[in-house]
Amino acid sequence: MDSENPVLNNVKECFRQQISQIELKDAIDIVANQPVNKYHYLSVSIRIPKVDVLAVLEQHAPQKTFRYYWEKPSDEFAIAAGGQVERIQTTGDQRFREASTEGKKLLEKVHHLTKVQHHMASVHLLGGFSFFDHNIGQNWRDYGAGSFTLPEWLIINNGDLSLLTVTQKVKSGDRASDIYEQFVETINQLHEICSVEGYKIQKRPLFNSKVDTPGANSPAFKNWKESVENATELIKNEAFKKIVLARELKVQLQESVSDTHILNYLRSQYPDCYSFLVSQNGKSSFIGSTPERLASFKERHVLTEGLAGSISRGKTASEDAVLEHQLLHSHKDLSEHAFVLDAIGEHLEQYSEVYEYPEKPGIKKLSNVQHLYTPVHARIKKGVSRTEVLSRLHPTPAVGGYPREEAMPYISKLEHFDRGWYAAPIGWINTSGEGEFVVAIRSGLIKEDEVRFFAGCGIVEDSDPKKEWDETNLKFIPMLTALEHARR
Ligand SMILES: C=C(O[C@@H]1C=C(C(=O)O)C=C[C@H]1O)C(=O)O
Repeated sequence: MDSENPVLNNVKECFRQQISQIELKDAIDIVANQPVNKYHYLSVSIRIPKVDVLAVLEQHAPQKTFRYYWEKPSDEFAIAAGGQVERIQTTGDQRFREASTEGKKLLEKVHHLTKVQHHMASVHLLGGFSFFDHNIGQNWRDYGAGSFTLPEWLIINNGDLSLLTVTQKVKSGDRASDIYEQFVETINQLHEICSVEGYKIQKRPLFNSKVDTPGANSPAFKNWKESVENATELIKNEAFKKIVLARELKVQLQESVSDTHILNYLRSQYPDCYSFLVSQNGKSSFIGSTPERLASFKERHVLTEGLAGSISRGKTASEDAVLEHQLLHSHKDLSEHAFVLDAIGEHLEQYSEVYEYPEKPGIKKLSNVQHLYTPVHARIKKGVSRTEVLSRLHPTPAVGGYPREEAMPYISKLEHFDRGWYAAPIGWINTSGEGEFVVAIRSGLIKEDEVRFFAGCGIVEDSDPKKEWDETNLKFIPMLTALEHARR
């Protein structure tokens, strides 16, 4: 059998065909007999038959461990992963740099074995950062301020290709036969959760569950109005030019809800968005479906974007076109958007050999809302790391403020909740020099029978508290509808 073009029947066979017992044992020997500080982990990538990674994650039994999901249906790209082999955690104002250093050190200790010649057949670290440099609030304690996990297993769908990577820790002195058996056991478990014939179908709870967004007579609106008025006052007094203020909407449930059920709805309704899940240890899951890319990396090419300025979608084609026209000519929205592009330029251009973006913003349409949108392409200079780019870009004034240093301290003063990982960079990097990070908006934190959703909007000098309130309510809709759908 040609191992580069195997017949893909099932995971067990794929493993047998692509990695021989001798090769695996040799690789184990290499890792187990390395001097201290050399390899500590053995990772194997194989091609497998096409699977739905969200279904695999749903079938993944040990829920009390790391779980990760990432999918952008319009790109035909998806990742699911589970189990924790190793985790890097950083905090403080050097957290990006430390994550980079620690991440590199960790990846250098992985010995990778594969016959698949594809850039995604590589070792991946999955995780992200919190919005602020420190993240110690009770709800977000498990997430930390910077956290990247080397998972036990990871499945990637890239177009028609499905790849499985399994990684294991190897200590010097470990017996090759024991390590080998562990690999076989993991492959057997993955074989089970990738075999549709044996799938257990968990019903969605029957529950009348409509949750309305709070109206303008709620106590929450009073607080919001005060915060927005304080912010516009500060802007008039030239403390800063723009600030993004957000709200938390807490929903108490009568029963627990499945994160994968919510995500199944989100990915089908928002195929141009990135649907994601990060669960550090099964106690809670951070999920969402975000339209906003912070940065995607391919060698030295970086794609980022300005996404700020919002209006609702029309119910008819004509109404939609009129709203689009209004947004494209709204002085307030264009200025909110310009702050984002200015800031991206200030932080990225000096590190780039090529830096380009269209002169005027276009429109990104989602099913409930449309935004001003400008894609930015840069080729970064040699030696500038991916995490350095992220640390410069985050937070853009689409979720932070402008100028950043002036506006940032006011966010926690004016908001009434803990942002945690909301509006923060989450994503993945791999050993092929690729990676992608999104801004974790249109998101929520699920904890047993309690859900917190987050939504924010840019405040400039002439912002009206009621209009901004309505805009945040509009941004809650995707998550609220998905929750409703998951419990019907
Ligand atoms: C902050 C959010 O969205 C951001 C703010 C926008 C705006 O103010 O117009 C638009 C898109 C996002 O960059 C959110 O959805 O929570």
